[in-house]
Amino acid sequence: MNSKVLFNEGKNYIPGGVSSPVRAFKPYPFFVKCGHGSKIEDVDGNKYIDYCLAYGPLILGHSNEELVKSIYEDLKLGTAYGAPTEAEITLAKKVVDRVPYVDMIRFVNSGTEATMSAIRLARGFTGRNKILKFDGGYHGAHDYVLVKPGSGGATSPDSLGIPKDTTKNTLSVPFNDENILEKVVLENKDDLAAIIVEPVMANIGCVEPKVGFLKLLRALCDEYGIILIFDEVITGFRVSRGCAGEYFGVYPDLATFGKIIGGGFPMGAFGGKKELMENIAPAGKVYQAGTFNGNPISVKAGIFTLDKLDHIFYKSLKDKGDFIRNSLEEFKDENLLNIQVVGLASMFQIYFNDKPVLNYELAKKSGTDNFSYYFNHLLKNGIFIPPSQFECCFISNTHSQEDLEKTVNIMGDALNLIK
Ligand SMILES: Cc1ncc(COP(=O)(O)O)c(C=O)c1O
Ligand SMILES: NCC(=O)CCC(=O)O
Repeated sequence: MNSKVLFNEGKNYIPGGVSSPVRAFKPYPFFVKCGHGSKIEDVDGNKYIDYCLAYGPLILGHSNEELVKSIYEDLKLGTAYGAPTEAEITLAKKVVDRVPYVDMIRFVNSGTEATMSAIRLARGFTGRNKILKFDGGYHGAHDYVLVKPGSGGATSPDSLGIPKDTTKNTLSVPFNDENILEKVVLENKDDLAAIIVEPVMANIGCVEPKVGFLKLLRALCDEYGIILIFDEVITGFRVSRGCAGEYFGVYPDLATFGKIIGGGFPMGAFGGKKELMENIAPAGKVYQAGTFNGNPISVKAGIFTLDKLDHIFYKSLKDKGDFIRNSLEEFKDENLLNIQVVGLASMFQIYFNDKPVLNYELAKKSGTDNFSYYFNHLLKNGIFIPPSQFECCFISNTHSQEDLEKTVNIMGDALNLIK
């Protein structure tokens, strides 16, 4: 069956025909047959160079041969036990070793569970109720954080089914705006348990913090006894070996992880200072549990993946990111285009905007019609990026120079047609 037929069939059994709203695009999404290295192939026989990479986890590309072989051996030993394994300790140690602000870690199943649990821990530890997030920050699909969310929430905000009582304790302010931030923190300091932030706002495209912004967060949290949570579900093991806190030189109290830490299998995690983490059950009184927590297959894939990520790996990935960003910048200058090329390390995006994009409001003012045209032109020519302006593109170590050159040429064609 081809993608069109599958989509029409799927819609009868699966709401919208997809298992997550971000996967739907018009007229219908392609259905995947397989992925190898930098390429993903659909059931219609098309092959795409993939910059979605499952929304970030696949830093080693699709179906890394060595990983698949070793997981195949692991599968023979069982897929879940409901009892601890040595591999969990091995992975925990690897994270603690790499990430300077993580002393202890709990493995869960998704980024959503990670942020939900980290917020509970911050509330349990401080005895306070409120949390502060940033407009366009996406921290998963649970009730507390679906307030002005980015990602799919940017196009369908205000989900039904969330009681106002649940979100009355969630404050949201613009990213990169020191004045509003300080004002809101001051007004709420006595009941503010946590500030949760994506150190790079990767669910509104890709917006970096202004110099000093994360430091200000750290200082405010220190002054008023607020827990600083970096949501590193995207930036964790993506921007550097020691994650975004190391990259920017600002350490949070807690960090949440997902995507790369599971090596392409479902996993999330949260970790941080020992004095905080020791409050997690059964060591402490903040409850957190899960049938598949620390799943042996995800944990083994995580270990395999982290073992590949040394400084040379990140340097090579950054070079690939620089190639794409620099080529697009040159193209922009030569053709006098009104676009913004953004990103860092192996993350990139463009905005159809003549002004720098510092926050969600400005991201929303970018030309989303142009973005749709750009996405479709790329897709028609064998390049797959996430189908929304409010997502980020990712590069793996399997993206070859040939892939990158082909990509920037096709991107250039699309931009010229839009001009
Ligand atoms: C920054 C961030 N936090 C949390 C999540 C939620 O992770 P998951 O989709 O694994 O629940 C995402 C997912 O995209 C994310 O980008
Ligand atoms: N940046 C948003 C996501 O990665 C979400 C993926 C999904 O729900 O499929």
